[in-house]
Amino acid sequence: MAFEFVAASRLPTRFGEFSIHAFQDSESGKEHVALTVGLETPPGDEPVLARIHSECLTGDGFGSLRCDCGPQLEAAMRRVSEAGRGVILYLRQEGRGIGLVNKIRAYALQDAGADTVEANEQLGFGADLREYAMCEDMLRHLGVRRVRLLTNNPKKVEALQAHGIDVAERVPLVTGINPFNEGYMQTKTDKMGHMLPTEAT
Ligand SMILES: Nc1nc2c(ncn2[C@@H]2O[C@H](COP(=O)(O)OP(=O)(O)OP(=O)(O)O)[C@@H](O)[C@H]2O)c(=O)[nH]1
Ligand SMILES: [Zn+2]
Repeated sequence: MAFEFVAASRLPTRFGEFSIHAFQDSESGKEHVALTVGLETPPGDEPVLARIHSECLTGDGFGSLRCDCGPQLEAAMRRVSEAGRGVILYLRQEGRGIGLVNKIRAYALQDAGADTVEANEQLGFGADLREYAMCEDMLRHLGVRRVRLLTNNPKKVEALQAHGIDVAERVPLVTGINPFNEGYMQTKTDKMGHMLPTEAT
């Protein structure tokens, strides 16, 4: 798979003015987008503030409190806008790669007592099916070689580095913890290696 740049436009948002860049894999038709600020001048070896965000329709679009995705996306957009330079790759790998319908199936199992990892396993999936190869194509097109990565997930740092992206720094992105997602956040710490504070803030 090779993700190719297709088109870019201005994207004024309530967090500031971004550019949106659309990418597509010609074989599968799969689509991803990048939001950028201040990358008209190539950054060279300067580390660029970056967020690799996986699609979460329920959290990003509907304001779901079952996860922390919506507040993380908003915080990332605000921070990139304030920094005056940065990139957000919005990857269309919903539900850690199992897709929207299967994520709702997993939510139903969680409503019946399973945690996020157990629910995926009961459906016959691994805990996390995401991959990050497309980040290499997308960041290369944008002229970004080094990043300061907004994430709490050390596996994401390792995955990016394995794809040739130099992660100069991991920048924590802890926000959106609420009474409905305490279990979800705890499972990320206990079973998925995420670096999150033990006390909700
Ligand atoms: N399968 C499944 N996916 C979920 C569930 N809740 C959220 N997701 C998906 O998880 C993805 C976000 O992953 P997270 O593990 O929250 O965070 P991360 O991207 O690994 O790490 P950060 O960079 O720290 O945010 C999105 O694609 C969501 O749609 C769930 O209960 N089951
Ligand atoms: Zn979410």
